[in-house]
Amino acid sequence: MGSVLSVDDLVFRYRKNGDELFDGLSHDFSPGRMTALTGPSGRGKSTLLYILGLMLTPLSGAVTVGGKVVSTLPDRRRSRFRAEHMGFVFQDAALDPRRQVIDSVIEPALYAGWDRNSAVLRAMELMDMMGVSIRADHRPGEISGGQAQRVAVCRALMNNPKVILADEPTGNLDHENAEIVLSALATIAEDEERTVIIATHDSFVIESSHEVLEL
Ligand SMILES: Nc1ncnc2c1ncn2[C@@H]1O[C@H](COP(=O)(O)OP(=O)(O)OP(=O)(O)O)[C@@H](O)[C@H]1O
Repeated sequence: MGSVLSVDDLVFRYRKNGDELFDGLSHDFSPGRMTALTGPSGRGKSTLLYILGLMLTPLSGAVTVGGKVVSTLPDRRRSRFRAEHMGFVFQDAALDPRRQVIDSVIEPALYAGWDRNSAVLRAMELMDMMGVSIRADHRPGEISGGQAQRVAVCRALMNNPKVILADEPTGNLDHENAEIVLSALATIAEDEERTVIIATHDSFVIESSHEVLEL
């Protein structure tokens, strides 16, 4: 991958006779840029993230990568594509409460076949960058919400995804933690040519992004 992620003439609805969303939206999301998805509640910001993340299939139109349609790939290939190329951050860090946070961070790499030592090295590098490495052996109940969200970002970045999709990642964060999370995402977009897409109502995210798509 390494190419532009696009939606082309997109229409979606959750159920037959339900309201249609997006009205034929077309948009290109380029590597190297962080894009804020904004707009009134219910317009479909989260839904668009799930469509881009190949977890929901458009009613019509397509998701393409480098001009190739990926939204109609068979289930298994879609799942593999997602695991190899995409990272997700949600509003709630949703870390496993029973395990040390480092174990949650390395999990996606272990699934992808890394050995544990390489995965731990990579995880510690990311956790250093996010200022949470000294919390690596704590459990989620022993760290703050802001630290948990920073850990969740590390987990999303573990497999070097080309595309990072974040749903209100700063929704539960104070300004200081929001700044840490956003500046890490913006730096990854710029320095590593990743595509970062954030669904948000937060004006700070909107100001920090390279581009804003209003739904
Ligand atoms: N699983 C679902 N089944 C049916 N309808 C849904 C489902 N999820 C969302 N919707 C509806 O689809 C529309 C878009 O929802 P979505 O959550 O994508 O909007 P949003 O712009 O992210 O909203 P918010 O800013 O409130 O998070 C809304 O009308 C919502 O009620």
